[in-house]
Amino acid sequence: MSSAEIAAGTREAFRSRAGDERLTSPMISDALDAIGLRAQVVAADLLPLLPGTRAFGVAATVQFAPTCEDPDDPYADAISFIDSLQAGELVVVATDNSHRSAFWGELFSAAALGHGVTGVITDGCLRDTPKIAGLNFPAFSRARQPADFRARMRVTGSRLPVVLGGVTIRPGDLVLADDDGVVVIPYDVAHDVLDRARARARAETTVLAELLAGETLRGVWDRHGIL
Ligand SMILES: O=C([O-])CC(=O)C(=O)O
Ligand SMILES: [Mg+2]
Repeated sequence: MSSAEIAAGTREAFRSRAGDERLTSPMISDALDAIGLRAQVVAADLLPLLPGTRAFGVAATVQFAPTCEDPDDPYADAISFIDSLQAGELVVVATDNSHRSAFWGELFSAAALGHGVTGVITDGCLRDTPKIAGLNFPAFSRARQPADFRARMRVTGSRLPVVLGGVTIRPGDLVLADDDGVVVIPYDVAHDVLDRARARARAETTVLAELLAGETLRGVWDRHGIL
């Protein structure tokens, strides 16, 4: 299957699973652990622009690398990538932890919002951050800085596997980012992981109520096996 077909498949699965707002990155991480995928949490310290931000979508990946060239149409590759974005996708900007420039700002966010994109994560820098926050566009990054990427960094590939914080993210994988961090669900286990995480969310509601009612952790753990 091509990456475009995979991405289309997971976009469809994601749409039919609207209402997953209860799911958090810890629940997804636990569900991945349960099937032996114990290294799906992005190690880079990506923080949301606004605390409480949550983004969940199908990975649309783009890779940047350093350059000194300044072509006539310096934003061509970034523009075609952003114009290709579809509803339900979440942009993954991989930069190899570069601070050389920003890679995403207010206008890219506006274009992404116009396409129904659910957010952006990057191991690099954002700029225009108060304006991105003003648009309520979910954005997670390692850092911020004002310099534009023209003649500093260039797109070297899009909709290809990238590595972010030690995790390989393939087009079509699901990504959930929240205040605790970013977790990546490989597309071929997405149904199973979401089902497990949902079951976990339901069980956690019960466990929480029992603890608040004064039950012991030991009793609750022995009964539900959840912490
Ligand atoms: O050129 C950039 O780095 C992106 C930018 O400012 C924007 O999206 O508004
Ligand atoms: Mg800008």
